[in-house]
Amino acid sequence: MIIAEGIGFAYGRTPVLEGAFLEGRDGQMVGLVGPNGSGKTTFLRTLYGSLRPTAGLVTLDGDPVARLGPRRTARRVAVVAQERGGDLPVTVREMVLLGRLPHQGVFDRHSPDDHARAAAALARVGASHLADRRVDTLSGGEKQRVLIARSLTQDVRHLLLDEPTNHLDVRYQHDVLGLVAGLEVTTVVVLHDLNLAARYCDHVVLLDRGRVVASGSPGEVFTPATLEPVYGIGVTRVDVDGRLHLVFTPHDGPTKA
Ligand SMILES: Nc1ncnc2c1ncn2[C@@H]1O[C@H](COP(=O)(O)OP(=O)(O)OP(=O)(O)O)[C@@H](O)[C@H]1O
Repeated sequence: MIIAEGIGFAYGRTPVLEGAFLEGRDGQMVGLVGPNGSGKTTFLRTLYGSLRPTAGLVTLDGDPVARLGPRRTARRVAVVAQERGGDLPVTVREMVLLGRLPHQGVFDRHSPDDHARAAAALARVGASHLADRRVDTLSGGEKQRVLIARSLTQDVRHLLLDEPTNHLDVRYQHDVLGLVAGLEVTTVVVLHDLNLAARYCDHVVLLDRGRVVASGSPGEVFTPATLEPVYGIGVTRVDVDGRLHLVFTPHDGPTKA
């Protein structure tokens, strides 16, 4: 369970988060959505102690993150941050094995169990064939899958993902989020694509200029009345095979069709 209450943060003197909150119950997938610059990545980083909030409290299963320290946090939370860690001159297998580090002693070598977990994680994201490739030669989508495999290898109860569908083609966007939704972990995921959030998230938190302006099920939050003032675009809800879909229509500007 992840609980964040009253989170404030400022870069220098510029406040970026004010009173932000979320609650990820066991096994839930919480979507963090909002326009560019609304504070999603900043909020996510406070959840795993990469940024220390200026106000408020984040707890993981009841323990304040600020007191856990990096190693104990890494035993509880796996993070797939944006555009990070994908350019090391190591093989995919080595990169995925890094997920085992928080569970090893300083001088430990990878055990057969570590290797088995890494191989299973690669298979799970459809990337077994990449195991011997160097990470810095992969495409954006391949890298993203490898980073997700690494987080699976970390064997944790909480998963934090910053735009994990970036670089993924339409099928893999669904494959990856479907996979994550099926894991028995508590997930907080930053997503730009509100239709993906509607499909896979149990709960969504909408940020606008550093404040939570709505929090609830996708059906509750994703209404024209809530979204239109935040994004400045027309929103229509449609039902496709019994599922909520959103169609966006710019208020003005040129169109091709
Ligand atoms: N290291 C930093 N120093 C100063 N300002 C920053 C820094 N990182 C982010 N900001 C600013 O903080 C605000 C929130 O940024 P953040 O990256 O959290 O938003 P976001 O919602 O994740 O944006 P996006 O959807 O564009 O990725 C933005 O105005 C951004 O310019």
